[in-house]
Amino acid sequence: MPMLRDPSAKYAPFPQIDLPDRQWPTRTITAPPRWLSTDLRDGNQAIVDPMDAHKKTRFFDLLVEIGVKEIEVGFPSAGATEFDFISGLVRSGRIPDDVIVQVLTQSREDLIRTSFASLDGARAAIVHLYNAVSPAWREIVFGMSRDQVREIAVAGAKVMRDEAGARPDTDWHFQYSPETFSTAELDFSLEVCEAVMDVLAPTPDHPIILNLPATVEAATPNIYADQVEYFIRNLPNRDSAVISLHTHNDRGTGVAAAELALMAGADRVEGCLFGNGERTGNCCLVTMALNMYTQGVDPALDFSDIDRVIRTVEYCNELPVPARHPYGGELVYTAFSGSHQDAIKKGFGARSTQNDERWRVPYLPIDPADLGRSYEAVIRVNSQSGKGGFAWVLEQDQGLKLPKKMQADFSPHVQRMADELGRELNAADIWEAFRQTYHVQTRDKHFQLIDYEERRASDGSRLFSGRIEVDGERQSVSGRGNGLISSVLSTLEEAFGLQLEIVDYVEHALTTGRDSRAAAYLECRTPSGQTIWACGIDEDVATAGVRAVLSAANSAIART
Ligand SMILES: CC(=O)SCCNC(=O)CCNC(=O)[C@H](O)C(C)(C)COP(=O)(O)OP(=O)(O)OC[C@H]1O[C@@H](n2cnc3c(N)ncnc32)[C@H](O)[C@@H]1OP(=O)(O)O
Ligand SMILES: CC(C)C(=O)C(=O)O
Repeated sequence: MPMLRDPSAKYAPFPQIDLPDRQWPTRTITAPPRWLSTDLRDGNQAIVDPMDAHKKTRFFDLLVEIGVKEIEVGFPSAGATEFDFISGLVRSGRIPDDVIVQVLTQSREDLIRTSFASLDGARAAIVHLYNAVSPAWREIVFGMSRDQVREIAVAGAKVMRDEAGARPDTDWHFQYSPETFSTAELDFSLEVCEAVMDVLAPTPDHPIILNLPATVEAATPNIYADQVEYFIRNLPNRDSAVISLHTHNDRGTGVAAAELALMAGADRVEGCLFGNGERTGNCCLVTMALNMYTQGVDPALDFSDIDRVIRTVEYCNELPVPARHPYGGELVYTAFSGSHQDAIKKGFGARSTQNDERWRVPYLPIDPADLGRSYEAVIRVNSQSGKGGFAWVLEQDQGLKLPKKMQADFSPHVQRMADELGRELNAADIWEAFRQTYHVQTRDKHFQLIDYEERRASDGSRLFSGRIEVDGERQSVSGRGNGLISSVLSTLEEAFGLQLEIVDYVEHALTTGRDSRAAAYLECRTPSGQTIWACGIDEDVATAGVRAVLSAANSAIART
Protein backbone atom coordinates (compact mmCIF):
# COMPACT_ATOMS: atom_id res chain seq x y z
CA MET A 1 0.00 0.00 0.00
CA PRO A 2 2.08 3.01 -1.17
CA MET A 3 -0.43 5.49 0.26
CA LEU A 4 -0.41 5.71 4.02
CA ARG A 5 -3.60 5.10 6.00
CA ASP A 6 -2.44 7.80 8.39
CA PRO A 7 -0.40 10.38 6.47
CA SER A 8 -0.21 12.71 9.50
CA ALA A 9 3.04 11.17 10.69
CA LYS A 10 4.72 11.99 7.36
CA TYR A 11 3.00 15.23 6.40
CA ALA A 12 2.25 18.01 8.87
CA PRO A 13 -0.59 20.49 8.33
CA PHE A 14 0.56 23.99 7.44
CA PRO A 15 0.26 26.29 10.47
CA GLN A 16 -2.15 29.22 10.40
CA ILE A 17 -0.77 32.76 10.27
CA ASP A 18 -1.50 34.81 13.37
CA LEU A 19 -3.26 37.73 11.70
CA PRO A 20 -6.71 38.02 13.29
CA ASP A 21 -7.37 41.48 11.80
CA ARG A 22 -6.49 40.43 8.26
CA GLN A 23 -7.89 42.91 5.74
CA TRP A 24 -7.64 41.09 2.43
CA PRO A 25 -10.85 38.98 2.63
CA THR A 26 -13.08 42.03 2.19
CA ARG A 27 -11.06 43.63 -0.61
CA THR A 28 -11.65 43.22 -4.34
CA ILE A 29 -9.34 43.49 -7.33
CA THR A 30 -10.18 46.67 -9.17
CA ALA A 31 -7.02 47.33 -11.19
CA PRO A 32 -4.41 45.15 -12.87
CA PRO A 33 -1.06 44.58 -11.18
CA ARG A 34 2.28 45.14 -12.85
CA TRP A 35 2.79 41.93 -14.80
CA LEU A 36 6.10 40.19 -15.22
CA SER A 37 6.40 37.26 -17.57
CA THR A 38 8.92 34.68 -16.49
CA ASP A 39 8.24 32.45 -19.49
CA LEU A 40 11.76 32.91 -20.76
CA ARG A 41 13.25 32.02 -17.35
CA ASP A 42 11.13 29.95 -14.92
CA GLY A 43 9.19 28.58 -17.89
CA ASN A 44 12.29 27.96 -19.97
CA GLN A 45 14.18 26.27 -17.13
CA ALA A 46 11.32 23.78 -16.72
CA ILE A 47 10.96 22.43 -20.25
CA VAL A 48 12.65 19.39 -21.71
CA ASP A 49 14.52 21.26 -24.41
CA PRO A 50 15.13 24.86 -23.38
CA MET A 51 14.36 27.38 -26.10
CA ASP A 52 17.02 28.41 -28.57
CA ALA A 53 17.52 32.06 -29.48
CA HIS A 54 15.01 31.87 -32.33
CA LYS A 55 12.24 30.56 -30.07
CA LYS A 56 13.11 32.94 -27.26
CA THR A 57 12.91 35.85 -29.69
CA ARG A 58 9.51 34.71 -30.96
CA PHE A 59 8.26 34.38 -27.41
CA PHE A 60 9.66 37.77 -26.48
CA ASP A 61 7.91 39.42 -29.44
CA LEU A 62 4.65 37.71 -28.47
CA LEU A 63 4.89 39.00 -24.90
CA VAL A 64 5.48 42.52 -26.18
CA GLU A 65 2.47 42.24 -28.50
CA ILE A 66 0.24 41.06 -25.65
CA GLY A 67 1.28 44.10 -23.66
CA VAL A 68 3.65 42.67 -21.03
CA LYS A 69 5.94 45.48 -19.89
CA GLU A 70 8.35 43.53 -17.64
CA ILE A 71 9.95 40.42 -19.09
CA GLU A 72 12.41 38.13 -17.34
CA VAL A 73 14.48 37.11 -20.32
CA GLY A 74 16.68 34.49 -18.72
CA PHE A 75 19.40 33.35 -16.37
CA PRO A 76 22.55 34.74 -18.03
CA SER A 77 24.99 32.64 -16.03
CA ALA A 78 23.29 29.39 -17.03
CA GLY A 79 25.44 29.13 -20.14
CA ALA A 80 26.35 30.57 -23.51
CA THR A 81 22.89 30.13 -25.07
CA GLU A 82 21.31 32.24 -22.36
CA PHE A 83 24.07 34.82 -22.18
CA ASP A 84 24.26 35.29 -25.95
CA PHE A 85 20.52 35.56 -26.33
CA ILE A 86 20.25 38.20 -23.62
CA SER A 87 23.19 40.30 -24.79
CA GLY A 88 21.97 39.94 -28.39
CA LEU A 89 18.48 41.05 -27.41
CA VAL A 90 19.84 44.07 -25.57
CA ARG A 91 21.82 45.10 -28.63
CA SER A 92 19.10 44.27 -31.15
CA GLY A 93 16.96 47.35 -30.54
CA ARG A 94 14.00 44.97 -30.19
CA ILE A 95 13.12 46.05 -26.67
CA PRO A 96 10.47 48.79 -26.86
CA ASP A 97 11.04 51.87 -24.71
CA ASP A 98 8.16 50.99 -22.41
CA VAL A 99 9.38 47.42 -21.84
CA ILE A 100 12.05 46.50 -19.32
CA VAL A 101 13.96 43.24 -19.26
CA GLN A 102 14.92 41.33 -16.13
CA VAL A 103 17.53 38.63 -15.48
CA LEU A 104 17.86 36.22 -12.59
CA THR A 105 20.97 35.25 -10.67
CA GLN A 106 21.89 33.21 -7.65
CA SER A 107 23.58 35.23 -4.94
CA ARG A 108 27.08 34.24 -6.02
CA GLU A 109 29.59 36.90 -7.00
CA ASP A 110 30.75 35.41 -10.29
CA LEU A 111 27.20 34.74 -11.42
CA ILE A 112 26.06 38.25 -10.52
CA ARG A 113 28.92 39.81 -12.47
CA THR A 114 28.14 37.61 -15.49
CA SER A 115 24.51 38.71 -15.25
CA PHE A 116 25.43 42.39 -15.35
CA ALA A 117 27.80 41.74 -18.25
CA SER A 118 24.97 40.18 -20.28
CA LEU A 119 23.04 43.46 -19.98
CA ASP A 120 25.90 45.64 -21.17
CA GLY A 121 24.47 48.53 -23.17
CA ALA A 122 20.90 48.15 -21.90
CA ARG A 123 18.89 51.34 -21.51
CA ALA A 124 17.26 49.93 -18.38
CA ALA A 125 17.14 46.53 -16.72
CA ILE A 126 16.12 44.69 -13.57
CA VAL A 127 18.64 42.40 -11.94
CA HIS A 128 16.91 39.80 -9.82
CA LEU A 129 18.81 38.20 -6.97
CA TYR A 130 17.58 35.23 -4.98
CA ASN A 131 18.50 32.80 -2.24
CA ALA A 132 16.34 30.41 -0.32
CA VAL A 133 15.50 31.35 3.25
CA SER A 134 13.24 28.65 4.69
CA PRO A 135 14.36 26.03 7.26
CA ALA A 136 14.56 23.00 4.96
CA TRP A 137 16.76 24.88 2.48
CA ARG A 138 18.87 26.46 5.21
CA GLU A 139 19.46 23.13 6.86
CA ILE A 140 19.54 20.75 3.89
CA VAL A 141 20.76 22.79 0.92
CA PHE A 142 23.08 25.33 2.49
CA GLY A 143 23.84 23.74 5.87
CA MET A 144 23.79 27.24 7.31
CA SER A 145 22.34 29.23 10.20
CA ARG A 146 19.85 32.06 9.73
CA ASP A 147 22.63 34.63 10.02
CA GLN A 148 24.72 32.91 7.39
CA VAL A 149 21.80 32.68 5.00
CA ARG A 150 21.02 36.37 5.52
CA GLU A 151 24.69 37.07 4.72
CA ILE A 152 24.35 35.27 1.35
CA ALA A 153 21.72 37.82 0.42
CA VAL A 154 23.61 40.79 1.79
CA ALA A 155 26.85 39.79 0.04
CA GLY A 156 24.99 39.40 -3.25
CA ALA A 157 23.25 42.76 -2.82
CA LYS A 158 26.62 44.42 -2.31
CA VAL A 159 27.96 42.96 -5.56
CA MET A 160 24.82 44.18 -7.33
CA ARG A 161 25.19 47.66 -5.89
CA ASP A 162 28.84 47.83 -6.97
CA GLU A 163 28.23 46.41 -10.47
CA ALA A 164 25.41 48.88 -11.02
CA GLY A 165 27.55 51.73 -9.77
CA ALA A 166 30.28 50.79 -12.24
CA ARG A 167 27.82 50.81 -15.16
CA PRO A 168 26.13 54.21 -14.90
CA ASP A 169 24.75 54.29 -18.45
CA THR A 170 22.00 51.84 -17.59
CA ASP A 171 18.97 52.62 -15.45
CA TRP A 172 19.33 49.71 -13.03
CA HIS A 173 16.50 48.31 -10.94
CA PHE A 174 16.95 45.69 -8.27
CA GLN A 175 14.75 42.78 -7.36
CA TYR A 176 15.30 40.46 -4.45
CA SER A 177 13.46 37.18 -3.84
CA PRO A 178 13.61 35.46 -0.48
CA GLU A 179 13.17 32.17 -2.30
CA THR A 180 10.86 29.69 -0.51
CA PHE A 181 9.14 32.63 1.22
CA SER A 182 5.93 30.59 1.48
CA THR A 183 7.58 28.00 3.73
CA ALA A 184 9.84 30.38 5.67
CA GLU A 185 9.33 32.09 9.02
CA LEU A 186 7.85 35.51 8.25
CA ASP A 187 10.12 37.32 10.68
CA PHE A 188 13.15 35.85 8.93
CA SER A 189 11.93 36.79 5.41
CA LEU A 190 11.42 40.32 6.71
CA GLU A 191 14.84 40.34 8.33
CA VAL A 192 16.60 39.27 5.12
CA CYS A 193 14.65 41.70 2.93
CA GLU A 194 15.39 44.58 5.31
CA ALA A 195 19.08 43.68 5.25
CA VAL A 196 19.05 43.71 1.43
CA MET A 197 17.22 47.06 1.44
CA ASP A 198 19.86 48.47 3.78
CA VAL A 199 22.50 47.69 1.15
CA LEU A 200 20.60 48.82 -1.91
CA ALA A 201 19.01 51.91 -0.32
CA PRO A 202 15.79 52.03 -2.35
CA THR A 203 13.61 55.14 -2.33
CA PRO A 204 9.96 55.73 -3.20
CA ASP A 205 11.18 57.09 -6.56
CA HIS A 206 13.49 54.19 -7.15
CA PRO A 207 11.99 51.30 -5.20
CA ILE A 208 13.32 47.79 -4.86
CA ILE A 209 11.11 44.93 -6.04
CA LEU A 210 10.63 42.43 -3.24
CA ASN A 211 9.33 39.27 -4.84
CA LEU A 212 7.69 36.83 -2.43
CA PRO A 213 7.73 33.39 -3.98
CA ALA A 214 5.53 30.46 -3.14
CA THR A 215 8.42 28.47 -4.55
CA VAL A 216 6.57 25.35 -3.52
CA GLU A 217 2.88 25.83 -2.90
CA ALA A 218 2.35 24.29 0.52
CA ALA A 219 -0.97 25.57 1.86
CA THR A 220 -4.37 26.88 0.89
CA PRO A 221 -4.29 30.26 -0.90
CA ASN A 222 -5.63 32.17 2.11
CA ILE A 223 -2.40 31.31 3.96
CA TYR A 224 -0.28 32.87 1.22
CA ALA A 225 -2.51 35.96 1.31
CA ASP A 226 -2.02 36.15 5.09
CA GLN A 227 1.74 35.82 4.65
CA VAL A 228 1.83 38.62 2.08
CA GLU A 229 -0.40 40.92 4.14
CA TYR A 230 1.70 40.23 7.26
CA PHE A 231 4.90 40.94 5.31
CA ILE A 232 3.57 44.20 3.89
CA ARG A 233 2.27 45.43 7.21
CA ASN A 234 5.56 44.74 8.96
CA LEU A 235 7.98 45.95 6.31
CA PRO A 236 9.69 49.24 7.20
CA ASN A 237 9.98 51.58 4.19
CA ARG A 238 7.02 49.92 2.49
CA ASP A 239 6.82 52.87 0.11
CA SER A 240 10.33 52.07 -1.16
CA ALA A 241 9.34 48.56 -2.19
CA VAL A 242 7.21 47.08 -4.93
CA ILE A 243 5.70 43.89 -3.56
CA SER A 244 5.71 41.18 -6.18
CA LEU A 245 4.16 37.71 -6.19
CA HIS A 246 5.55 34.56 -7.71
CA THR A 247 3.30 31.57 -7.10
CA HIS A 248 3.61 27.96 -8.12
CA ASN A 249 0.79 25.57 -8.67
CA ASP A 250 1.75 22.47 -6.67
CA ARG A 251 -1.68 22.31 -5.04
CA GLY A 252 -3.45 23.58 -8.13
CA THR A 253 -4.16 27.01 -6.65
CA GLY A 254 -1.33 29.13 -8.07
CA VAL A 255 -3.73 31.63 -9.63
CA ALA A 256 -6.01 31.72 -6.57
CA ALA A 257 -3.04 32.37 -4.30
CA ALA A 258 -1.84 35.24 -6.48
CA GLU A 259 -5.36 36.71 -6.60
CA LEU A 260 -5.81 36.64 -2.83
CA ALA A 261 -2.30 37.98 -2.28
CA LEU A 262 -3.05 40.83 -4.67
CA MET A 263 -6.02 41.61 -2.44
CA ALA A 264 -3.55 41.52 0.45
CA GLY A 265 -1.79 44.52 -1.04
CA ALA A 266 0.79 43.27 -3.55
CA ASP A 267 1.60 45.37 -6.61
CA ARG A 268 3.02 42.97 -9.13
CA VAL A 269 2.52 39.43 -10.36
CA GLU A 270 5.06 37.14 -11.96
CA GLY A 271 3.93 34.17 -14.00
CA CYS A 272 3.89 32.39 -17.30
CA LEU A 273 1.44 32.12 -20.17
CA PHE A 274 -0.72 29.06 -19.63
CA GLY A 275 1.07 28.40 -16.35
CA ASN A 276 4.35 26.98 -17.57
CA GLY A 277 7.13 26.82 -14.97
CA GLU A 278 8.77 24.43 -12.57
CA ARG A 279 6.80 21.22 -11.82
CA THR A 280 3.08 22.11 -11.94
CA GLY A 281 4.01 25.55 -13.20
CA ASN A 282 3.70 29.18 -12.21
CA CYS A 283 0.66 31.38 -11.85
CA CYS A 284 -1.00 31.40 -15.29
CA LEU A 285 -0.99 34.99 -16.50
CA VAL A 286 -3.72 34.28 -19.06
CA THR A 287 -6.07 32.90 -16.42
CA MET A 288 -5.38 35.62 -13.92
CA ALA A 289 -5.75 38.40 -16.48
CA LEU A 290 -8.97 37.00 -17.93
CA ASN A 291 -10.37 36.35 -14.46
CA MET A 292 -10.05 40.11 -13.97
CA TYR A 293 -11.56 40.79 -17.36
CA THR A 294 -14.66 38.75 -16.49
CA GLN A 295 -15.07 40.94 -13.40
CA GLY A 296 -15.13 44.01 -15.62
CA VAL A 297 -11.50 45.01 -14.97
CA ASP A 298 -9.24 45.74 -17.95
CA PRO A 299 -6.20 43.50 -17.27
CA ALA A 300 -3.98 45.54 -19.62
CA LEU A 301 -3.00 42.34 -21.41
CA ASP A 302 -4.52 41.58 -24.79
CA PHE A 303 -5.70 38.06 -25.63
CA SER A 304 -7.95 39.05 -28.52
CA ASP A 305 -6.45 36.28 -30.64
CA ILE A 306 -5.90 33.64 -28.01
CA ASP A 307 -5.38 30.86 -30.54
CA ARG A 308 -2.40 32.66 -32.05
CA VAL A 309 -0.96 33.06 -28.56
CA ILE A 310 -1.46 29.34 -27.92
CA ARG A 311 0.18 28.37 -31.21
CA THR A 312 3.30 30.39 -30.42
CA VAL A 313 3.48 29.20 -26.81
CA GLU A 314 3.07 25.56 -27.84
CA TYR A 315 5.70 25.96 -30.55
CA CYS A 316 8.23 27.55 -28.18
CA ASN A 317 7.61 25.37 -25.11
CA GLU A 318 6.92 22.18 -27.05
CA LEU A 319 4.19 21.54 -24.51
CA PRO A 320 0.48 21.38 -25.32
CA VAL A 321 -2.00 23.75 -23.72
CA PRO A 322 -4.43 21.21 -22.20
CA ALA A 323 -7.91 21.02 -23.70
CA ARG A 324 -9.45 22.09 -20.38
CA HIS A 325 -7.07 24.94 -19.57
CA PRO A 326 -9.10 27.98 -18.40
CA TYR A 327 -9.93 30.38 -21.23
CA GLY A 328 -7.51 28.84 -23.75
CA GLY A 329 -8.15 25.10 -23.86
CA GLU A 330 -9.69 23.70 -27.01
CA LEU A 331 -12.78 22.44 -25.17
CA VAL A 332 -13.43 25.16 -22.63
CA TYR A 333 -16.23 26.78 -24.59
CA THR A 334 -17.69 23.54 -25.84
CA ALA A 335 -20.76 21.85 -24.45
CA PHE A 336 -21.45 18.25 -25.42
CA SER A 337 -24.13 17.57 -22.84
CA GLY A 338 -27.77 18.15 -23.60
CA SER A 339 -28.80 20.41 -20.75
CA HIS A 340 -25.74 22.65 -21.17
CA GLN A 341 -26.40 22.92 -24.91
CA ASP A 342 -30.01 23.79 -24.31
CA ALA A 343 -29.10 26.56 -21.86
CA ILE A 344 -26.31 27.98 -24.04
CA LYS A 345 -28.51 28.02 -27.12
CA LYS A 346 -31.22 29.83 -25.16
CA GLY A 347 -28.59 32.23 -23.84
CA PHE A 348 -27.45 33.17 -27.33
CA GLY A 349 -31.09 33.40 -28.42
CA ALA A 350 -31.87 35.80 -25.58
CA ARG A 351 -28.84 37.92 -26.47
CA SER A 352 -29.96 38.33 -30.06
CA THR A 353 -33.43 39.48 -29.05
CA GLN A 354 -32.78 41.44 -25.86
CA ASN A 355 -29.96 43.67 -27.06
CA ASP A 356 -28.43 43.44 -23.58
CA GLU A 357 -24.76 44.44 -23.34
CA ARG A 358 -24.18 42.41 -20.18
CA TRP A 359 -22.87 38.95 -20.85
CA ARG A 360 -25.40 36.47 -19.48
CA VAL A 361 -25.00 33.23 -21.38
CA PRO A 362 -25.43 30.23 -19.08
CA TYR A 363 -22.35 28.04 -18.67
CA LEU A 364 -20.05 30.48 -20.50
CA PRO A 365 -18.19 32.80 -18.13
CA ILE A 366 -16.81 34.85 -21.00
CA ASP A 367 -17.82 35.62 -24.57
CA PRO A 368 -15.51 33.40 -26.68
CA ALA A 369 -15.65 36.06 -29.41
CA ASP A 370 -13.70 38.44 -27.12
CA LEU A 371 -10.78 36.04 -27.41
CA GLY A 372 -11.17 35.54 -31.15
CA ARG A 373 -12.99 32.22 -30.79
CA SER A 374 -16.00 31.46 -33.01
CA TYR A 375 -19.36 30.31 -31.73
CA GLU A 376 -19.32 27.24 -33.96
CA ALA A 377 -17.36 25.13 -31.50
CA VAL A 378 -19.46 26.21 -28.53
CA ILE A 379 -21.77 23.26 -28.98
CA ARG A 380 -20.67 19.89 -30.28
CA VAL A 381 -22.75 16.77 -30.59
CA ASN A 382 -22.19 13.25 -29.29
CA SER A 383 -24.29 10.64 -27.51
CA GLN A 384 -24.58 12.88 -24.41
CA SER A 385 -26.19 15.66 -26.43
CA GLY A 386 -29.74 16.84 -26.72
CA LYS A 387 -31.93 18.77 -29.14
CA GLY A 388 -30.14 22.02 -28.43
CA GLY A 389 -26.95 20.44 -29.71
CA PHE A 390 -27.85 19.47 -33.25
CA ALA A 391 -30.21 22.44 -33.57
CA TRP A 392 -27.27 24.74 -32.82
CA VAL A 393 -25.01 22.94 -35.29
CA LEU A 394 -27.64 23.08 -38.04
CA GLU A 395 -28.18 26.76 -37.36
CA GLN A 396 -24.47 27.61 -37.34
CA ASP A 397 -23.60 25.39 -40.29
CA GLN A 398 -26.66 25.60 -42.54
CA GLY A 399 -28.58 28.56 -41.16
CA LEU A 400 -31.57 26.31 -40.34
CA LYS A 401 -33.70 27.29 -37.36
CA LEU A 402 -35.71 24.18 -36.73
CA PRO A 403 -39.06 24.62 -34.96
CA LYS A 404 -38.98 23.10 -31.49
CA LYS A 405 -41.38 20.28 -32.33
CA MET A 406 -39.31 19.39 -35.39
CA GLN A 407 -36.21 19.23 -33.21
CA ALA A 408 -38.00 16.62 -31.13
CA ASP A 409 -38.89 14.75 -34.33
CA PHE A 410 -35.29 14.74 -35.58
CA SER A 411 -33.75 13.98 -32.19
CA PRO A 412 -34.06 10.14 -32.22
CA HIS A 413 -32.36 10.04 -35.63
CA VAL A 414 -29.36 11.95 -34.28
CA GLN A 415 -29.28 9.96 -31.06
CA ARG A 416 -29.30 6.68 -32.98
CA MET A 417 -26.49 7.83 -35.24
CA ALA A 418 -24.38 9.00 -32.26
CA ASP A 419 -24.90 5.66 -30.48
CA GLU A 420 -24.13 3.66 -33.60
CA LEU A 421 -21.01 5.60 -34.57
CA GLY A 422 -19.81 5.92 -30.98
CA ARG A 423 -18.08 9.21 -31.72
CA GLU A 424 -18.69 12.91 -31.99
CA LEU A 425 -21.01 13.89 -34.84
CA ASN A 426 -19.65 16.69 -36.95
CA ALA A 427 -21.69 19.23 -38.86
CA ALA A 428 -21.49 17.16 -42.05
CA ASP A 429 -22.84 14.07 -40.26
CA ILE A 430 -25.79 16.01 -38.89
CA TRP A 431 -26.56 17.74 -42.16
CA GLU A 432 -26.43 14.41 -44.02
CA ALA A 433 -28.78 12.84 -41.47
CA PHE A 434 -31.14 15.79 -41.82
CA ARG A 435 -31.15 15.60 -45.62
CA GLN A 436 -31.83 11.86 -45.60
CA THR A 437 -34.51 12.05 -42.90
CA TYR A 438 -36.44 14.87 -44.58
CA HIS A 439 -35.52 14.17 -48.22
CA VAL A 440 -33.89 17.55 -48.63
CA GLN A 441 -31.69 18.04 -51.68
CA THR A 442 -31.41 14.30 -52.31
CA ARG A 443 -31.76 12.66 -55.72
CA ASP A 444 -33.03 9.21 -54.75
CA LYS A 445 -36.46 10.17 -53.50
CA HIS A 446 -39.87 9.05 -54.73
CA PHE A 447 -41.23 12.51 -55.65
CA GLN A 448 -38.87 15.04 -57.17
CA LEU A 449 -40.00 18.53 -58.15
CA ILE A 450 -38.83 19.51 -61.67
CA ASP A 451 -40.64 22.82 -62.12
CA TYR A 452 -44.02 24.40 -61.58
CA GLU A 453 -46.09 27.48 -62.10
CA GLU A 454 -48.85 28.95 -60.01
CA ARG A 455 -51.81 30.90 -61.29
CA ARG A 456 -54.65 32.71 -59.63
CA ALA A 457 -58.07 31.63 -60.91
CA SER A 458 -60.93 34.10 -61.44
CA ASP A 459 -62.62 32.80 -58.24
CA GLY A 460 -59.51 33.71 -56.23
CA SER A 461 -58.30 30.13 -55.82
CA ARG A 462 -54.74 29.07 -56.73
CA LEU A 463 -53.86 26.67 -59.50
CA PHE A 464 -50.68 24.66 -59.21
CA SER A 465 -49.42 22.99 -62.37
CA GLY A 466 -46.04 21.40 -62.44
CA ARG A 467 -43.82 18.57 -63.47
CA ILE A 468 -42.93 16.02 -60.83
CA GLU A 469 -40.63 13.06 -61.32
CA VAL A 470 -42.12 9.98 -59.73
CA ASP A 471 -39.53 7.25 -59.29
CA GLY A 472 -37.63 8.68 -62.26
CA GLU A 473 -40.63 9.27 -64.54
CA ARG A 474 -41.78 12.78 -65.22
CA GLN A 475 -45.47 13.54 -64.88
CA SER A 476 -47.40 16.73 -65.44
CA VAL A 477 -49.82 17.28 -62.59
CA SER A 478 -52.07 20.04 -61.31
CA GLY A 479 -54.40 20.91 -58.49
CA ARG A 480 -56.37 23.77 -56.95
CA GLY A 481 -56.42 25.20 -53.46
CA ASN A 482 -56.83 28.37 -51.39
CA GLY A 483 -53.11 29.01 -51.49
CA LEU A 484 -50.00 27.56 -53.04
CA ILE A 485 -49.43 24.93 -50.32
CA SER A 486 -52.99 23.70 -50.36
CA SER A 487 -52.96 23.56 -54.19
CA VAL A 488 -49.89 21.29 -54.05
CA LEU A 489 -51.62 19.13 -51.41
CA SER A 490 -54.69 18.72 -53.60
CA THR A 491 -52.43 17.93 -56.57
CA LEU A 492 -50.83 15.10 -54.56
CA GLU A 493 -54.23 13.80 -53.57
CA GLU A 494 -55.68 13.98 -57.08
CA ALA A 495 -52.65 12.63 -58.91
CA PHE A 496 -51.36 10.07 -56.40
CA GLY A 497 -54.12 9.55 -53.87
CA LEU A 498 -51.89 10.92 -51.09
CA GLN A 499 -53.78 12.67 -48.30
CA LEU A 500 -51.94 15.08 -46.01
CA GLU A 501 -53.34 17.71 -43.69
CA ILE A 502 -51.26 20.77 -42.70
CA VAL A 503 -50.92 21.33 -38.94
CA ASP A 504 -48.18 23.95 -38.89
CA TYR A 505 -46.04 25.89 -41.34
CA VAL A 506 -42.94 28.02 -40.60
CA GLU A 507 -40.54 29.69 -42.98
CA HIS A 508 -37.45 31.87 -42.62
CA ALA A 509 -34.61 33.28 -44.68
CA LEU A 510 -31.38 31.33 -44.42
CA THR A 511 -29.00 34.12 -45.24
CA THR A 512 -29.24 37.79 -45.93
CA GLY A 513 -28.14 39.63 -49.06
CA ARG A 514 -28.66 38.93 -52.73
CA ASP A 515 -27.98 35.18 -52.58
CA SER A 516 -30.51 34.60 -49.83
CA ARG A 517 -32.30 31.29 -49.62
CA ALA A 518 -35.28 30.29 -47.55
CA ALA A 519 -36.27 27.27 -45.52
CA ALA A 520 -39.85 26.14 -45.00
CA TYR A 521 -40.90 23.64 -42.34
CA LEU A 522 -44.15 21.76 -42.41
CA GLU A 523 -45.96 19.69 -39.83
CA CYS A 524 -48.53 17.39 -41.51
CA ARG A 525 -50.92 14.72 -40.34
CA THR A 526 -51.81 11.56 -42.30
CA PRO A 527 -55.35 10.12 -42.34
CA SER A 528 -54.17 7.50 -39.84
CA GLY A 529 -53.12 10.28 -37.44
CA GLN A 530 -49.36 10.05 -37.95
CA THR A 531 -47.35 13.27 -37.70
CA ILE A 532 -44.89 14.01 -40.45
CA TRP A 533 -42.34 16.81 -40.29
CA ALA A 534 -40.88 18.11 -43.52
CA CYS A 535 -38.50 20.73 -44.82
CA GLY A 536 -37.87 22.44 -48.12
CA ILE A 537 -35.04 24.77 -49.04
CA ASP A 538 -34.93 27.01 -52.08
CA GLU A 539 -33.80 30.42 -53.30
CA ASP A 540 -37.46 31.31 -53.60
CA VAL A 541 -39.50 31.19 -50.41
CA ALA A 542 -42.67 29.97 -52.18
CA THR A 543 -40.75 27.16 -53.85
CA ALA A 544 -39.22 26.25 -50.46
CA GLY A 545 -42.82 25.68 -49.30
CA VAL A 546 -43.61 23.49 -52.36
CA ARG A 547 -40.47 21.47 -51.70
CA ALA A 548 -41.51 21.07 -48.06
CA VAL A 549 -44.84 19.54 -49.19
CA LEU A 550 -42.97 17.10 -51.43
CA SER A 551 -40.62 16.32 -48.54
CA ALA A 552 -43.68 15.39 -46.49
CA ALA A 553 -45.02 13.32 -49.37
CA ASN A 554 -41.75 11.44 -49.63
CA SER A 555 -41.82 10.69 -45.91
CA ALA A 556 -45.42 9.51 -46.15
CA ILE A 557 -44.50 7.17 -49.02
CA ALA A 558 -41.43 5.91 -47.14
CA ARG A 559 -43.64 4.99 -44.18
CA THR A 560 -46.11 2.93 -46.24
C1 LIG B 1 13.23 28.38 -7.63
C2 LIG B 1 13.94 28.78 -8.87
O1 LIG B 1 13.40 28.55 -9.90
S1 LIG B 1 15.45 29.46 -8.80
C3 LIG B 1 16.07 29.49 -10.41
C4 LIG B 1 16.82 28.29 -10.71
N1 LIG B 1 17.22 28.32 -12.06
C5 LIG B 1 18.29 27.71 -12.48
O2 LIG B 1 18.99 27.13 -11.70
C6 LIG B 1 18.58 27.69 -13.94
C7 LIG B 1 19.99 28.07 -14.29
N2 LIG B 1 20.97 27.50 -13.43
C8 LIG B 1 22.14 26.95 -13.89
O3 LIG B 1 22.36 26.84 -15.08
C9 LIG B 1 23.11 26.49 -12.87
O4 LIG B 1 22.46 26.25 -11.66
C10 LIG B 1 24.24 27.54 -12.69
C11 LIG B 1 25.08 27.56 -13.95
C12 LIG B 1 23.69 28.89 -12.45
C13 LIG B 1 25.08 27.18 -11.49
O5 LIG B 1 25.51 25.90 -11.65
P1 LIG B 1 26.43 25.15 -10.57
O6 LIG B 1 27.36 26.07 -9.94
O7 LIG B 1 26.94 23.96 -11.22
O8 LIG B 1 25.51 24.64 -9.44
P2 LIG B 1 24.15 24.74 -8.76
O9 LIG B 1 23.17 25.60 -9.41
O10 LIG B 1 23.77 23.34 -8.55
O11 LIG B 1 24.57 25.44 -7.42
C14 LIG B 1 24.78 24.71 -6.28
C15 LIG B 1 25.49 25.54 -5.29
O12 LIG B 1 24.97 26.88 -5.28
C16 LIG B 1 24.41 27.16 -4.01
N3 LIG B 1 23.24 27.96 -4.29
C17 LIG B 1 22.07 27.58 -4.81
N4 LIG B 1 21.27 28.61 -4.93
C18 LIG B 1 21.95 29.66 -4.50
C19 LIG B 1 21.61 31.03 -4.40
N5 LIG B 1 20.44 31.48 -4.80
N6 LIG B 1 22.53 31.87 -3.95
C20 LIG B 1 23.75 31.42 -3.56
N7 LIG B 1 24.10 30.15 -3.63
C21 LIG B 1 23.20 29.28 -4.10
C22 LIG B 1 24.08 25.81 -3.44
O13 LIG B 1 24.02 25.84 -2.04
C23 LIG B 1 25.24 24.99 -3.93
O14 LIG B 1 26.34 25.24 -3.14
P3 LIG B 1 27.46 24.09 -2.86
O15 LIG B 1 28.01 23.76 -4.19
O16 LIG B 1 28.40 24.78 -1.97
O17 LIG B 1 26.72 22.97 -2.24
C1 LIG C 1 13.68 32.73 -8.07
C2 LIG C 1 12.33 32.60 -7.51
C3 LIG C 1 11.52 33.81 -7.73
C4 LIG C 1 11.62 31.44 -8.07
O1 LIG C 1 11.60 31.19 -9.23
C5 LIG C 1 10.83 30.66 -7.13
O2 LIG C 1 11.03 30.79 -5.93
O3 LIG C 1 9.99 29.88 -7.59
